[in-house]
Amino acid sequence: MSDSIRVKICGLTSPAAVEAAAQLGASYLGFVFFPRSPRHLEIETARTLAMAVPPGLAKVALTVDADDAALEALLDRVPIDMLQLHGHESPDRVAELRARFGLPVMKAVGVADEADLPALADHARVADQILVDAKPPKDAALPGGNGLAFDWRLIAGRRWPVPWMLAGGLTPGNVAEAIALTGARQVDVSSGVESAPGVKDEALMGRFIAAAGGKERT
Ligand SMILES: O=C(O)c1ccccc1N[C@@H]1O[C@H](COP(=O)(O)O)[C@@H](O)[C@H]1O
Repeated sequence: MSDSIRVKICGLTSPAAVEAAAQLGASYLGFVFFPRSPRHLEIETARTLAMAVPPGLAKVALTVDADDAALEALLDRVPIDMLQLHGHESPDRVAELRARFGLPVMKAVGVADEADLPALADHARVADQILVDAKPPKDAALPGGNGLAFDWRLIAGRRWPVPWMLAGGLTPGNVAEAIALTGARQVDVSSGVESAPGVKDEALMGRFIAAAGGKERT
């Protein structure tokens, strides 16, 4: 991994947003497949967006407790490089999906307090990457993408045996502090770079990537 921070922009819904995120220097582009989300994509829309992603950038499919049939239908049509599992998938399920679909898997784990930390280690034994996200409140409409941060001090100095990404309530205004505190080398953002739910804002994406110290692409 190079010295620069790798940025994932998640929840892209339009060709313009995909193009902007790629040009601004994102390393991972995320597509959401979760009908309750304002960022949800139908498979054919996702196919069109994914086909427009320049080579070398990772196209990530975010799913929530998806069954094999749904994943097969998605992966048959959309050229995806990595699965992001954002539901209650167990370590066994993560291992099963890696074997079945032959794609790297990033497992999201919600953190609210110390008691949530062992799950990170459990998933780091089987996943290719872990995504350290804020745990959604019980009444949240979505299991992620709520723009909520957790107390980053909980993971300051902690390391896992696989690459990991920090997520949850990151914005152009707080991402530098989050990186400094946690030592993250990869960050993921969705609502913090939107002008409205599901609508990415090019200026905010640019400010986020610059503030994170992400790679500049020419
Ligand atoms: O973005 C969504 O709509 C979403 C839906 C279901 C699960 C996860 C979702 N987003 C992911 O949540 C984190 C944090 O997002 P935010 O920056 O706080 O808005 C991120 O990994 C998104 O990819």
